[in-house]
Amino acid sequence: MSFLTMDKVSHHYFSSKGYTKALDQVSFSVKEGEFIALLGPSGCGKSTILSILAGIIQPTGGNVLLQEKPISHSTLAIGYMLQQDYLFPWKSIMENVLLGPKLSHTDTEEMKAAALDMLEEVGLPEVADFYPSSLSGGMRQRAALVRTLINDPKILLLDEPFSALDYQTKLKLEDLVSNILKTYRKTTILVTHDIGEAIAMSDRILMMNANPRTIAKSFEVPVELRNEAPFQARKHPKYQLLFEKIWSELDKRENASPNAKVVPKDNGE
Ligand SMILES: Nc1ncnc2c1ncn2[C@@H]1O[C@H](COP(=O)(O)OP(=O)(O)OP(=O)(O)O)[C@@H](O)[C@H]1O
Repeated sequence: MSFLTMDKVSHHYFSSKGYTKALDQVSFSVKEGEFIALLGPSGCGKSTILSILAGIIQPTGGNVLLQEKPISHSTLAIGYMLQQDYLFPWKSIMENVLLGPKLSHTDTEEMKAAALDMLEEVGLPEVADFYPSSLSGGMRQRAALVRTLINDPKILLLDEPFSALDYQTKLKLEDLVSNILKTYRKTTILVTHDIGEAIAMSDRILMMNANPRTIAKSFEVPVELRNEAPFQARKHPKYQLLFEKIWSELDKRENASPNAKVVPKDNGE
């Protein structure tokens, strides 16, 4: 059974000048525990999909279903990680991590012990009392991951979470995050511009079109790659084959995708 479904989801952004068609009848399903990567030309609507799944914006058309029922953001825990870590600079790492539990009045001693364990798991055993400014970018992003996972989200949304990091840190974090997500079996949707990252981390890749702004193709990642950690997967011959296939599809779309236009109010559409 499908866990999460987008069924003909469309979205228009409205402004005083008119509207922008950001998504056009996007449909796809995700299985529980599956890791999906969303690739596509700039401006094709990837982040809009995550904002809809996170409940930040309501789609102007179509439905989002969780286990075949309309999704309820008031009862569903969704984790959202972005390029920036958004740690509060005036709070210690532990206070940042325990923010969610504090808001839900579950910041117990057990929760604190679980947070310490998780910090250790991501290689940050001694930073609980540090402030974010004393941590490197990669360490901060690992702390942000713990802050997200401590709330036990049913769905994890990752919007280019490694793109601001240097290449070596990014590769190390891909391995770490992939390992942790396999342990916790989180249903995950990753938005990325990095084809290699998409192949090395996910089970399936959805490629979007910019015109119309919808899902154009789906690529299964071979099981041999999925069984490896991302760094090792990148060395597999099947990685290169899939990379080239996706590259040529993406290249066609990049070349054929003008930016979304604002449709003036009196257009009559
Ligand atoms: N708040 C907004 N108001 C008006 N238009 C918007 C808004 N947010 C996004 N758009 C437009 O909607 C379209 C889809 O944007 P979105 O950010 O979802 O694309 P994306 O694929 O994530 O882009 P990128 O890869 O460059 O991050 C774009 O044309 C963008 O300009």
